[in-house]
Amino acid sequence: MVVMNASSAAGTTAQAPGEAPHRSGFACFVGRPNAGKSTLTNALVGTKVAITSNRPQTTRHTVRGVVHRPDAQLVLVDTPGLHKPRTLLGERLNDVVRTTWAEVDVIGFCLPADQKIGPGDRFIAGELAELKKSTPKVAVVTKTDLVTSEALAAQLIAVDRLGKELGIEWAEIVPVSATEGSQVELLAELLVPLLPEGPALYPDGDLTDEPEQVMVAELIREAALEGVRDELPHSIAVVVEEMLPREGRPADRPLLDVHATVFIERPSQKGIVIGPKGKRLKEVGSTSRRHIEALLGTPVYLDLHVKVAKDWQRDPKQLRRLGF
Ligand SMILES: Nc1nc2c(ncn2[C@@H]2O[C@H](COP(=O)(O)OP(=O)(O)OP(=O)(O)O)[C@@H](O)[C@H]2O)c(=O)[nH]1
Repeated sequence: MVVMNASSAAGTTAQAPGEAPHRSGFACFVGRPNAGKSTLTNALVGTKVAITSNRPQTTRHTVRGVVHRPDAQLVLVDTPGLHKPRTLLGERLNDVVRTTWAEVDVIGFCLPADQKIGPGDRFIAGELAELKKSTPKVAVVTKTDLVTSEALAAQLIAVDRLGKELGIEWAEIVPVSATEGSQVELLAELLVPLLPEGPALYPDGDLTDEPEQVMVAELIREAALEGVRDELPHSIAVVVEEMLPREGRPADRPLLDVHATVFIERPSQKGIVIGPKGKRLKEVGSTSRRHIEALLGTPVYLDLHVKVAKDWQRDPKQLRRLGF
């Protein structure tokens, strides 16, 4: 089915929401660099997305965001970019990408509306063609706000033709503008029926990646305890308050802002954690930042504060807040 100009799919679902089976599954967006994958992911998940990566136990793939709907849950996962392999490492990376593609429930192939289909797109499309037929492939023509409707129509036809040429049967061809929010909702609605039936995989409203925040907190706690374990055995707890991608960064230079608080039990412990002229805290910051960057694979700005939470170990309310 080719969707060319539906401004909204509201009312087009055959079943009433109450009757439709709940669906859940994984999707990944592929496409050459700058095709608009990240922007589209954020638009689908909504503005509340706090962190854009995770490694939950259920999957080895990095979760970019979770789309919660009454009828479905769509988990958007990330893959490293696929490219023409020039080295053995490149080949290995491409193997990883193919494995991911084989494991997700639906693949969205992003092609910018404002650029002619080029060798990079063809290379990826060629790989998609090799993939098992049962994985639905949706062609997403992105950045539609940048072109005239004539140019968009031409691009939709070109994408349709590309599929025919390579033997890919597009489950849908959907034009969207992630920055304008145009047809993003429609895309979600078209992706849902392509998912298998199943219950929600993540708790409702879970847009952030709790396991990852816990891991980050643990890395900070480790660094904070380094060398002072004897002085502060169990008196330190770390809470990651917020992890947010810094806005307005160029796509190739992302930065993740991590705000965390180191809780201690008594004011007298502050000096130990902070050190003379803040030297220790600085070290704790730079050591844990390096570890967090290695864990998340993205540059990080770490904002670290020290607070006294009096007798937190004996206070159930504080303990809950501190994640115990
Ligand atoms: N006008 C317009 N620009 C867009 C849209 N979607 C993305 N862009 C811009 O296109 C550029 C690339 O977008 P990204 O979402 O970072 O693309 P990507 O495919 O994730 O890129 P890589 O991470 O390099 O693979 C950014 O400057 C975006 O702001 C859109 O719908 N309209």
